[in-house]
Amino acid sequence: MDSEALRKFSALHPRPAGLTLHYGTAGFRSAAQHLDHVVFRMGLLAALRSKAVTATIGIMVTASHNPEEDNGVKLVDPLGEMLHPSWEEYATQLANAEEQELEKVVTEICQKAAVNLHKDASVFIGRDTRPSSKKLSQSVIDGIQVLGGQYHDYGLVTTPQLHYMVCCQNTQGQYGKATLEGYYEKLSKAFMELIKQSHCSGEFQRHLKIDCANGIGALKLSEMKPYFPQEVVFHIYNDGTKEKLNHLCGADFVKVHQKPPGGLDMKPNERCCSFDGDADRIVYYYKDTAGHFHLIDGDKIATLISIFLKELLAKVKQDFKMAVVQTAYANGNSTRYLQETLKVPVHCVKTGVKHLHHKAQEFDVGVYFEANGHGTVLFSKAAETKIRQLVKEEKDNEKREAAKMLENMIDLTNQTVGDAVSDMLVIEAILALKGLSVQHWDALYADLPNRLLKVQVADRRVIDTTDAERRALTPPGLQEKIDALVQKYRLARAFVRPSGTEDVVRIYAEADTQENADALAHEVSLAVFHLAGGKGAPPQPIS
Ligand SMILES: CC(=O)N[C@H]1[C@@H](OP(=O)(O)O)O[C@H](CO)[C@@H](O)[C@@H]1O
Ligand SMILES: [Mg+2]
Repeated sequence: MDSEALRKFSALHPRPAGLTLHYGTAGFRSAAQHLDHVVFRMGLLAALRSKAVTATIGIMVTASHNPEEDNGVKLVDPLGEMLHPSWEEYATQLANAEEQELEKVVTEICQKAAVNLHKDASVFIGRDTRPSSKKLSQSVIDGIQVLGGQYHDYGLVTTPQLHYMVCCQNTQGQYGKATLEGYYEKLSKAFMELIKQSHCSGEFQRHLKIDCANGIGALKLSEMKPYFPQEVVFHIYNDGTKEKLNHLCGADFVKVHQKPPGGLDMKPNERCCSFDGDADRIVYYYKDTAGHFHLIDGDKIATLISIFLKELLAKVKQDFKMAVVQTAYANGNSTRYLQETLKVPVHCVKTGVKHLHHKAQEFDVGVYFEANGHGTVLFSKAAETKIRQLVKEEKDNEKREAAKMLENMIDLTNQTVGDAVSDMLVIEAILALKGLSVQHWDALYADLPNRLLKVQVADRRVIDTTDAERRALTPPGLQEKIDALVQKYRLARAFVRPSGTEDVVRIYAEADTQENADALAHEVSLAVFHLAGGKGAPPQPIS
């Protein structure tokens, strides 16, 4: 290690005194002005990780759906997965080390993780459209170079595009070409081939209005347009030319507020969707003729995809194991529909994509979605090989056609992480193939009314949870109180957990009516406030 260079460069990226940050659910996130030292040090860590696993590592500068003033950084592992949990601790140690301790901490990580510093390092970098992202990604480069690493800066890309690049690079192109053209070509080809198999009349509505949250999704969708024929019409709204990133728009805003984004004029029954700020989440929605807003969230996306895949799997007659992975935030009626009507096994895991992804890998076909619209489908290597073989060799027409659709689905879904662009194409293809309108899709089941709240407490770590975060172990008495409150309502469920991305405790409640869901959420938020050290004024009832 070049100690001199490390000292010199870390002095250029000083750590503000007293600032402690943790590598959370989605890497580091904070106000952008607090992050320069963190991204520099994550450049160091990416180089170390690359040396440790002898592969290219990704590093993405983004704070997703957070306000424009925030930023963040996360690392991408060799096959495009999230950074391995065993390294999250190193990330936190490095980010919080005193400047004069930095070399020592790097050396310790090398010892613990058996990193040979003499090895080569290769890092791919991407960033979102935040004003602070360019400078922060320069600091990432400083970190990589201090440890003698090579880098390729992809500049402005969506988070899932960076995951894709890393996977392509480390599979020597088997997953695709590690360029933006490679990504656009792969997705558009799979989409067009799928659509070709549609037996619907040409009448089908290909128009889709897309709210891009004033973020990177708008740029990348525009770049992708030439890859599609003219009949596929994507209308881009909130493209970042007029308004602020994520302000009153985007997938998170639509999901949390259960209302349409600003900046998108919605006519009755028009199919619309929203991406989040780094385009790894998507939700759909429409307004009916009476003017009512209907949200189609990640749970309903998972349901639509599961219906489609289950039919195809039945046709190819292979013994593939399929399952859906959700979190505690999944609407109770989605879980019921999947289990009881569709008869697909459902698993519940902790919040955070890495948990869902990991669980989904256990199946031949693992569909995973968070209710907020982050998700994808994973196919096991064995299933993929078998499907590709059936496409080439199967004599039975129906079986071969079904295998062909599955093959295109494999190529269309981002196998590394949830991807708004790829998910949108998957959904559009399924709707076209099944001749389904957005209303038909919405009518699969009715969501239970629900409410998501947050409460500020002195230290959110006083809440410890179990059973995939559905029950609180501490503070004492909290779970008993929640149980008693839930008892008061029909079809009710509620749970609380500390957020991994914000300094808040999240409260979720659902019940038979919106009034009851709101009342239950409020009562639970009061319990949290009183039993878990609430800060400021007690929560007010929802008006
Ligand atoms: C209720 C909710 O939507 N939580 C989100 C949010 O995590 P929290 O740990 O709840 O802050 O951000 C994560 C990262 O984007 C996402 O994976 C997760 O689903
Ligand atoms: Mg995101």
